[in-house]
Amino acid sequence: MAHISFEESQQILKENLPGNKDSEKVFLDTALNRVLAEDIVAKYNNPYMPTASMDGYAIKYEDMDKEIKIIGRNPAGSFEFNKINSGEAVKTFTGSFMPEGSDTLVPIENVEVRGDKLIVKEKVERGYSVRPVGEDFKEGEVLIKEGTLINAGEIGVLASLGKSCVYVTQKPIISVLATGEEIADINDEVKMGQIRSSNNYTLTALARSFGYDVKNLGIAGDKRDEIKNKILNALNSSDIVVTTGGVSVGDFDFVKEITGEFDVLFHGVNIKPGQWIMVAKAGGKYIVSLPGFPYSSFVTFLLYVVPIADAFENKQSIEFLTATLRDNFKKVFKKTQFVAVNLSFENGEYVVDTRGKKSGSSGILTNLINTKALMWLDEGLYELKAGSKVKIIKFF
Ligand SMILES: Nc1nc2c(c(=O)[nH]1)N[C@H]1C(S)=C(S)[C@@H](COP(=O)(O)OP(=O)(O)OC[C@H]3O[C@@H](n4cnc5c(N)ncnc54)[C@H](O)[C@@H]3O)O[C@H]1N2
Ligand code: MOO
Repeated sequence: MAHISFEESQQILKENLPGNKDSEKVFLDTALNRVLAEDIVAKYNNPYMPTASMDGYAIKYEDMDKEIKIIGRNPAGSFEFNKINSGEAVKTFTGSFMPEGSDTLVPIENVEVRGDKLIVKEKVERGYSVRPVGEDFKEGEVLIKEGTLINAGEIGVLASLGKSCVYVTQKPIISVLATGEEIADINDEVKMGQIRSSNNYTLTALARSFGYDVKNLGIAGDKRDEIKNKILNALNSSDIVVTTGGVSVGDFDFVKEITGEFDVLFHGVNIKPGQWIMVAKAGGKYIVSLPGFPYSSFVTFLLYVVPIADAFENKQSIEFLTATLRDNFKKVFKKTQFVAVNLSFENGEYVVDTRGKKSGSSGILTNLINTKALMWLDEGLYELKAGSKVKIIKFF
């Protein structure tokens, strides 16, 4: 099968993305970073009474020049003196309701008090320091729209509405299975010819960093039946099964055969790294088989797994931005290339460079240390001058 272009692969993926999963009700303290699955409508005005925003005296504006009698005080939370007549004032504190009949709050710094007499020394305008009814929100207002990612501000608004539970979109479950006879798991003995597995740990962590539920299924050797059983089992309990290794042209690359039994969207994309990426649909679920190289599997997870997971949950986990290149850069691969870069924010713009990054094969995992972005370079062989604008994918 000839390799398709990166743009073509993204178009096919876009046309085959899943719809949002159903909603579920969660406690507010677990709703952070979840996607709201309902409109949040204000059931009352906030504040629901005119409220003082400073400590002072609630009066009628017309009485400002007159001698005013202090009839009592309302500490925040009490509303004993809930009404004033002409010529009267109630000592009112920040957060206390304004007594009926009052319209202006004169701060304590502006007055002199002699016994129960109030003299305004420095006038204020009508309505001063009074928060009107509905200043924050009005009854019936849609405060947070369905589809909003819940952050700290949204949590606060939901709490102020007394919502201890909210409906959010269910998260997809991702399973990660590393394959390869040469791969030893973290606590296994590494025999001659073997290497320690990193992919299942890297990708599990990457999925978790986006808030996804993820299962690290460990390692399956290069045995056809073992790989197939593990993939089939994983499909029962997850929405996306991610495998690494076994998708190129080797004698033991069984993953591509097994994934190939499903509805393959594409196998092979003209990208570096990751040219052997394979994406298949299995009913409403997905199998994404990534190349085994650590750097390749990381990049292709970002490019092909994250969009599927995001579509299930109705969110966008990675940002596509523009940055300025710090140094000259020579592109030596013709394919669309994704390069691990150092990212900084300087003088109001993102700046990227590859200083300290190693060049070589897709097996260089250490280039991902301290890396928060990939530089995305379109197909072709060309040189970019320092100061050029480049596309980046920011994932942390
Ligand atoms: N004759 C050809 N050989 C290869 C081609 C090609 O076009 N013709 N393409 C190369 C490219 S590019 C890639 S990418 C790899 C992809 O191969 P596989 O997906 O089948 O991956 P493996 O061969 O299983 O592994 C590749 C490499 O990665 C290491 N690996 C695998 N799993 C892990 C893991 N869990 N943790 C750490 N490292 C892992 C593995 O030992 C290999 O060194 O094919 C090229 N070959
Ligand atoms: O296409 Mo492979 O992932 O570069 O090294």
